[in-house]
Amino acid sequence: ACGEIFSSLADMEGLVSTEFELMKQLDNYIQEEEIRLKRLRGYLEEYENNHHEASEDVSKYLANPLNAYLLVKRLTSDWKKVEGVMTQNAGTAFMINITQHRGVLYFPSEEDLNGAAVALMRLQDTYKLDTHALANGDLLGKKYSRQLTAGDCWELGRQSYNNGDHYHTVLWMGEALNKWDDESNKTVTRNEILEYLAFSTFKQGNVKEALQLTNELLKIVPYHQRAIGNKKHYEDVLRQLGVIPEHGKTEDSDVGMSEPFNTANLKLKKPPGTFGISNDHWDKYEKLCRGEKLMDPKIEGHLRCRYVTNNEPYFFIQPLKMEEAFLKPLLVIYHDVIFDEEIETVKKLAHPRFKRTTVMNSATGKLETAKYRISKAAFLKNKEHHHVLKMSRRVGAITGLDMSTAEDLQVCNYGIGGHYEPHFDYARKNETIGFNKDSGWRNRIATWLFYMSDVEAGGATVFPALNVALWPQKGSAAFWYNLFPNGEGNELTRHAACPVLTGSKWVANKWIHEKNQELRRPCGLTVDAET
Ligand SMILES: O=C(O)CCC(=O)C(=O)O
Ligand SMILES: [Fe+2]
Repeated sequence: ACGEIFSSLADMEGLVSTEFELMKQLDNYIQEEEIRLKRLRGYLEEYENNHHEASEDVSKYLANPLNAYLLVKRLTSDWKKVEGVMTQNAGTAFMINITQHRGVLYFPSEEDLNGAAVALMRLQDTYKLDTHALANGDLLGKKYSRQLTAGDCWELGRQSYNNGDHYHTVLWMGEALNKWDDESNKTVTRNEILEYLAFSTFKQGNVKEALQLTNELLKIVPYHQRAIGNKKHYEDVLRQLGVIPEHGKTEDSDVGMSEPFNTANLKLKKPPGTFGISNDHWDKYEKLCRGEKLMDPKIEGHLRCRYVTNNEPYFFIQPLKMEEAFLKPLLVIYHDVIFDEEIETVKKLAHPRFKRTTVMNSATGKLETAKYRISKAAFLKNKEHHHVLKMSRRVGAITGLDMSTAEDLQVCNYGIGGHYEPHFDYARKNETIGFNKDSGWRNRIATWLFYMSDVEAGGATVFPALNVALWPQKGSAAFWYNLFPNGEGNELTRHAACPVLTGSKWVANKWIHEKNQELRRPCGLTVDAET
């Protein structure tokens, strides 16, 4: 599966409707409240008039029995009416309205918020986006969005903190702190920022700076119990490290920050990539995602583009445009092999079927929960639409492989930050589930991957062991063999979908199995046939 279903661009569009509905309800509520307040103001004015008259000459006023009566009335039954209007809680009614909409509208959960924050951190790491630039809406030199406020940065820091990610907590709380000074409309307090920042700075191994930040915090909240405790602890650590003397304090201990907080002055450790992948592999994965060229020019020099027909009459009229991306294992791109109309149909068919689920991570063989992957998948059978059937037949015609053991078309949509970590498409030796083992189809011999959208930035398919990055182009498709001709899995085919930085990415997979291919793995394509 191309990732788990967490939330996606399509869901995000639903959120815009949700926001519109909330705005409408809030507007109605404000209007109603304005009417209510106007009524209250009317009462007040009446009270003022009467009171004015009474206070001019109290005894003269009360000498009139009508006045005496009216005063009592104003403070009893009249006031009751006022109280009634004052405590009339129109808000409750609107909250009920909104609650009723919850069944119909998509409301993101706390977990969604966390997922969105994690996706942003992932983009930051993969594409080496500078925190300050990102907070100013600058994505790789292009100005994309509005700026983040100190409160926004604080929230990102808080999400990171809750995930135990002190690295990103420091980056985002640091940004929050620097933004805070210049903001007139503050939505977070300085001490709230300092509290997280100090602790995570300590957790990242910067004890002295953590102490300075804690001292800053204690300047604002002198009796902050946790800060007092932390300060003691940081001083103990610094004494053990010999930074401050054994007994007593140095001027260091009570000093706050001497200059604006700058994360560049700290030593920070980025959290490791993912399990099962060496640091070197992860590093290459990220480099390829960023578009760095890693391929040896000698290998690249052997790659060709050509027109192919596969001896299929269909392609005599319009030969296929094939581009080699790697030779051993064979990895090719075909251009213009899916038409816009087909793409629209497939997207439409897939749309209502996207749902949240768990899938197996083929790199680990484990079932994973839907957390942290902003992508979604749906399966389409050949018989569902003539376009789906035609696409499958076309893959058969182009690859020369038997499509009766090909899986249903898997359609994937990646939203911002959507990705698929490095994995193999074939079942590895100890894997027992997920590959139609019982059907006798055996392993996934080859992968066909239709690209159904361009991606504005990010979203490449990368093969770290081959130094190859494929950039999605609407209408093209990638094809590769996962297995050696003897059926053994080729580890060099490990690949990943890089996070989408801007835009949205649509792909559709066709996985082809070993069964029935015995005489078919076509010679024209098996550069490694002799191996
Ligand atoms: O979306 C991509 O670029 C790759 C998808 C993939 O590897 C998969 O679905 O197995
Ligand atoms: Fe894959």
